[in-house]
Amino acid sequence: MIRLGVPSKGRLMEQTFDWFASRGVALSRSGSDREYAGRVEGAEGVSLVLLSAGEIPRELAAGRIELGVTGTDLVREKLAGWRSDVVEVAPMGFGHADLILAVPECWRDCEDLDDFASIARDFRAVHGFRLRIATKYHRLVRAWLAHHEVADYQLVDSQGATEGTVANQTAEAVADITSSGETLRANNLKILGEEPILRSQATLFANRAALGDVRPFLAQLGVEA
Ligand SMILES: Nc1ncnc2c1ncn2[C@@H]1O[C@H](COP(=O)(O)OP(=O)(O)OP(=O)(O)O)[C@@H](O)[C@H]1O
Ligand SMILES: O=P(O)(O)OC[C@H]1O[C@H](OP(=O)(O)OP(=O)(O)O)[C@H](O)[C@@H]1O
Repeated sequence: MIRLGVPSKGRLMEQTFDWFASRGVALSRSGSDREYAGRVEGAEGVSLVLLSAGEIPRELAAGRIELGVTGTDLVREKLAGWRSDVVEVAPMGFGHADLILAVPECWRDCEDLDDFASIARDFRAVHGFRLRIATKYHRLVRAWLAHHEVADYQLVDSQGATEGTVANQTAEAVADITSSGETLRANNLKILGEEPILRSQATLFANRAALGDVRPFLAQLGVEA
C-alpha cells in the first residue's frame, strides 16, 4: 500500500485535492471536517493520510508515508540532509511563498544586508543584548545569515503571528513566509535583500527508498521520477 500524506486543512489541502483530481485521482475526507481519515478513488493500492503540513517532512523521512505534499520550505527546514531522505517529485504550481528577512520600515539607514550586518554589530553595545530575529525557520535563517556573514544576532522562536513580534517588542526583525506582502505592510515591515532566503511552493515528495514502489502511481499521474 502507498501512503499519501496531504495537508489536513485549508487552501493547501483543497488545492492538493484539485491537483490530483485534474490527474484523474479523487481524494476526499471520509467524514466530517474534524475527521482526519481520507478516501482515494481512481487509483489502486493508495491510501490517504491527512496530516499537518509541518509534520509531513518528518513522516516522509521516517518512511511512515511513501508520498507527501508539503511546501519546499518545510522540507528544507525540518530535514537536515533532505536530499538523502526524500525526492522532489513534482512542483505543484500553488502555495507559492517567499521566506524573507524584514525589518521595521522606519529603519531608514537599513536598506540592504550590509546595513543590517553593521546595525547588528552595533546593536549589542548599545542595548546589552544581541539583535533578535523572530522566526520558525531556524535552520534556513542561520545558514543564510552565515552565508552573508551576519553573525551578531539571536533567533527568537515564533511559531505564528511572527510579524507582530516587532510591535510587541519581543524582536527587532522577522524572518517569515510572505506571498501577497499584506501582513508585512500591515505591520510596517520592509523586506531586506534582493533575493529571498528561499522561494517555496507546494511540492509532491517521495521517500527516497520507496521511489521504485511509487513509480507506477506517479506514471499514472503523468509525473516522471
Ligand atoms: N500566505 C501564504 N501563501 C502561500 N503559502 C503559504 C502562506 N503561508 C504559508 N504558506 C505555505 O504553506 C505551507 C504550510 O504552512 P504552515 O506550516 O504555516 O501551515 P499551517 O496552516 O500553519 O499548518 P499546520 O499548523 O497544520 O502545520 C508552507 O509550506 C508555507 O510555505
Ligand atoms: O504575505 P501574506 O499574503 O500576507 O502572507 C503571509 C502570512 O501568511 C502566513 O501566515 P498564516 O496565515 O499561515 O498564519 P501564521 O501566522 O499562523 O503562520 C505567514 O506566516 C505570514 O504571516
